[in-house]
Amino acid sequence: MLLVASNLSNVYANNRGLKNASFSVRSGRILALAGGNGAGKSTLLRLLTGQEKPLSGELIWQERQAIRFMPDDIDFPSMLTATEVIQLLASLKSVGSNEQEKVLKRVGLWDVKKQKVQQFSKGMRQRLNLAQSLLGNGPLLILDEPTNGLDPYWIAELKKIILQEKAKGCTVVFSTHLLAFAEEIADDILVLHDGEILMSGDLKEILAEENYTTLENLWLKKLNL
Ligand SMILES: Nc1ncnc2c1ncn2[C@@H]1O[C@H](COP(=O)(O)OP(=O)(O)OP(=O)(O)O)[C@@H](O)[C@H]1O
Repeated sequence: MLLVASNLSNVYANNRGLKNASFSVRSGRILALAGGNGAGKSTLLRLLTGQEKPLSGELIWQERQAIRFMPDDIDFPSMLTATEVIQLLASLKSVGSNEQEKVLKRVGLWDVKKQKVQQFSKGMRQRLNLAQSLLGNGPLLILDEPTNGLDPYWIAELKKIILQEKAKGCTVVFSTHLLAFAEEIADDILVLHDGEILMSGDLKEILAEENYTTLENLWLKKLNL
């Protein structure tokens, strides 16, 4: 077990956010944080990454680990090239030039590395965001909506990258609206709705217990849709 959250809440003035969430993150596994708009996914990720402190409840880390993080959006300085962005962020993480080249290749931006970010499409900026999160050796990789803006080819590549990180022994936590994507690669799921946990645990076990073959159908049933 990497961490255990107990009755974790972060409720904003509008009474929205995350309410009484108890769950665990298991080491070396892929956890998909799923749910619709406003379900509380980013709020939960801000608590995990320490960007916000919980209003109540506890987050107990069994082993404190360095986190690599892909936020849902980064406003990269538009006058910098992809290489310059990666160099800048790599220097903060003391990552050498070999690895900088490797991450740019992994996300398919090596050939356009000298282009300024302002000339990048949304998908290219998202891949640069993914590249910066892959720098370094932090054993916990957290990705907020990593499929946003990616075409089907890059969604398939993202899947491979997440599985490669797991194969290296990393724990991966990612948020998504795409239940089919979550289902394809996640070992564990945490499904949120209106700030509360709808389902959590081992994905295969949950589907078997509920006698459902797809997460989407189970989600629709739980919401009475
Ligand atoms: N800083 C804030 N101030 C007030 N309300 C907030 C704040 N951050 C989030 N919320 C509210 O908390 C709820 C959960 O938001 P959150 O961004 O965590 O959801 P999400 O599941 O990531 O949604 P989406 O898929 O749309 O990105 C929403 O109703 C949102 O309006």
